Amino acid sequence: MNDEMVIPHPTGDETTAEALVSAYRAEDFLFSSPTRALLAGDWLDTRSPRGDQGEQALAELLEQGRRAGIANPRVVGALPFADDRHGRLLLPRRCTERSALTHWAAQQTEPALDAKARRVTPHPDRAGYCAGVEAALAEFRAGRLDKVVLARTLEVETDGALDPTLLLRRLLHRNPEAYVFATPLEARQSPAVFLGASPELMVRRIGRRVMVNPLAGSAARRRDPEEDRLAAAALLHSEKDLREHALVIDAVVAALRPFCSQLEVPEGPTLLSTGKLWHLSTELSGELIEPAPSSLAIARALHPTPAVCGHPNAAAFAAIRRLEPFERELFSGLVGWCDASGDGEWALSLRCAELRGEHLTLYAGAGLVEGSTPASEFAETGTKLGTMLAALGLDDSLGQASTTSSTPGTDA
Ligand SMILES: C=C(O[C@@H]1C=C(C(=O)O)C=C[C@H]1O)C(=O)O
Repeated sequence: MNDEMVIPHPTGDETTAEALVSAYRAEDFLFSSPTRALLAGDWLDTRSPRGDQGEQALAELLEQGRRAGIANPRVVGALPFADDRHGRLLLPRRCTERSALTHWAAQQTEPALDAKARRVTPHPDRAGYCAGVEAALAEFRAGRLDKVVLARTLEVETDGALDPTLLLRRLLHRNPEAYVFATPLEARQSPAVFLGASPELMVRRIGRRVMVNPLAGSAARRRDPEEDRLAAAALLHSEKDLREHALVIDAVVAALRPFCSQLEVPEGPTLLSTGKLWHLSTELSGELIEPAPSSLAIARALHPTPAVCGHPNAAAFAAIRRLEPFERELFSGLVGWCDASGDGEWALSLRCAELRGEHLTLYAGAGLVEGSTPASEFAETGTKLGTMLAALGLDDSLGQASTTSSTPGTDA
């Protein structure tokens, strides 16, 4: 035990939703899930482990927390998509948890965000992305691959640095049921923040209960309620999307089963909606064997699922490295927390952006299987980019831009 003052980590609803969100600063970590909200900061220590060193770094940080006198220390942060890239795990002195912000977030008035985009650049551009899809389709025909998730980025230059606290509030308001997160990045000039509103839970572990909720198969939401209902119904019966979904569930169940003494696997998927998309969703829940592995150990064992990589895993990973002309870094990695008992929640880092002053990089991917077409997958990634564009107050059709656009004044 050292002589640092350690504030006990409050839980429950001693802190109001407003107080928790107002206390967030760009240097902090915030995680809002359908079951709880967590705000952490004032770092005792931070690590930047490679993906495959995440569990080791977690163990070291938790031990450090115990030595500092924190009864049940928590580690928060993000791990990358690829094992050879670096993530960021942080050990907080200050950590506040309360019940879910869902209800509160939906009722808030949305603060204005005066973002003006000077320049928006899709990378790869439309032609480049579509060429990647064609190359993946050729691999399906050759029998080397069943599914691959191909992603792209959107580089956005704004005129003036964006305030991450406002962006976070807007993400919460627009996506009250999502896994809304903000985690600080290492930066020479502060602040640098990785933030998003992900619909996908990788794993939640509380005691011996475990829940995993893979998503795969998507359709854009429609403005017209009747058209929207029809789009959802079509997704639920789409042979291509059901095939893509089944492939993900089979792989996740196979990876999860060894950790479980009991596992419930529903017959088929249900629909999950975000503001922008419908997804096919399967909730897997089970009881863990003893001793129960930590939430991060389970997440790491499942990662990367074919929801963000593909099948077979190694061939899909190689195709991603070959076909995506950028590094995913934290996109489609893990974001969340784990405490010393192993309890925790990890979401997949989707519908997200890296924010560095006036520069943002937005990310989105789409799962390709036989029967996918370049135009529809490009459009789907564009729709997914719309989650962040709308939170930025930008025209969300910018996600569909084929090449660079200079767009003064699109602060709708
Ligand atoms: C890759 C993303 O989303 C993933 C891909 C999906 C799909 O292809 O249908 C659906 C949900 C996520 O698992 C993303 O949002 O960037």
